[in-house]
Amino acid sequence: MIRRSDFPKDFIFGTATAAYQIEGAANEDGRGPSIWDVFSHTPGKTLNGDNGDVACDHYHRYKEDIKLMKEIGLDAYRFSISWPRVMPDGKNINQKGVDFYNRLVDELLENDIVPFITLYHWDLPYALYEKGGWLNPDIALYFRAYATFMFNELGDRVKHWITLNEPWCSSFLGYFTGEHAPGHKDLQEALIAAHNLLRAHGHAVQAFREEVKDGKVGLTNVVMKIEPGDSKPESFLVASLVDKFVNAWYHDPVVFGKYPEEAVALYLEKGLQILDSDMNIIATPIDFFGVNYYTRTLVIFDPNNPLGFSYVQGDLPKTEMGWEIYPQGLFDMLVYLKERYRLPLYITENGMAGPDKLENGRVQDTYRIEYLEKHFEKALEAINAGVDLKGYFIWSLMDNFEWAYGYSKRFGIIYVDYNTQKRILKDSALWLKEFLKS
Ligand SMILES: OC[C@@H]1[C@@H](O)[C@H](O)[C@@H](O)c2[nH]c(CCc3ccccc3)c[n+]21
Repeated sequence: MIRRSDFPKDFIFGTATAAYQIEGAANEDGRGPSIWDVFSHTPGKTLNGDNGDVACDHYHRYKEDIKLMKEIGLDAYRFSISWPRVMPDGKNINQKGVDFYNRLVDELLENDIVPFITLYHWDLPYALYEKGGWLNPDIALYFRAYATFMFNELGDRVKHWITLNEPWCSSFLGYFTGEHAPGHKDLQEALIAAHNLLRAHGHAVQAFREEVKDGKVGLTNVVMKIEPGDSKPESFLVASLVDKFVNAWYHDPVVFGKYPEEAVALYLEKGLQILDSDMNIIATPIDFFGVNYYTRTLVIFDPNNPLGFSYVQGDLPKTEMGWEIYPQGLFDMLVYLKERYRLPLYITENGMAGPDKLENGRVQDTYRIEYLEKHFEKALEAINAGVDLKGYFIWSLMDNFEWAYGYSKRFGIIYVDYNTQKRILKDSALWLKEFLKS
């Protein structure tokens, strides 16, 4: 049985959330609309028309939530700042919004919990979207100004920062499949957005080096273990190609200053030019990569699909998201990232959506305890294999707004009764509390 003491002394365990998924208070104290406010209020975009207007009401209940983190014994907490809460139009300051994050950080520090801040977790100010959003090259400068302001405001107390959460999701889901805000379905736009997201990241890192001398800054990507879904040689080729488009695309430029050649070919085919000056900014050195790992993805060669491949379902046990439970993929990807990029790593998200039922005041999510144990074991295996893994943030602290799935998917180790906003520690939280003492 794995114990906390098996991990390095300074290894940190935490939980992760994101502003639009938990805060609520969407129209309070001067907060402006984000693309997710507009998207979730657009009929048909989210399950049951669910939106983040109230969510977990964390904006008002943050002290209680921090007390629960303390009770569980967490070392750290990863959260995101709502850009439109601090800059309603993407540019001008809303002091009440800024004050909330000052209070939040101070409360965390008073409870000996280390804050990790994600600057952008998908909630772009709608006013900037109206100026082109991630399709407008100027977005990188707006983001730089926002980042600079937040570094100045909180950088005296917050020393661990993440520029973007999963640029792959923002570009591919937001601009190609349209499943996420702003719901566009255009490959060329997705390519432009991807590039501007990485440019924005690079500008923020440059600003960070000027504003927070003693801090660490990184980029969080979704990391998927891509495997062939059948034994055809073509499927192995396709798996390697998809791996480049999902994983290498958002890691290579940041470390090597160049895209995988398959991606460059696609940019050129779409008549998009990549400037060397852009790549130099994108490759501004970072201190770590954040790894969001959940599952593997199986692909097979499919000549009928314009992209040449299609996804197939694996036969391993799955979570409520339909994602296979595959802890080995975590080990494989941590070793892959270490060998290719030689940077320290944090697992900034790992967790599962479960069929959580509140019965007699209890949620017996034994499946989530097993999930976490197996993934903790693989993280420890990676450390013992030489990976410089520095921490592990469970997704998520509490049940919250799961984007297009609304409130139907529960990822929390704390159950949220949305009718009463009552928080109930699930068995997994009670298990984690004991684990953290072991
Ligand atoms: O879905 C659970 C969480 C979200 O609630 C977080 O906001 C987001 O950072 C996040 N990313 C992923 C993995 C990315 C992914 C997206 C689509 C399909 C498969 C994996 C899972 N999650």
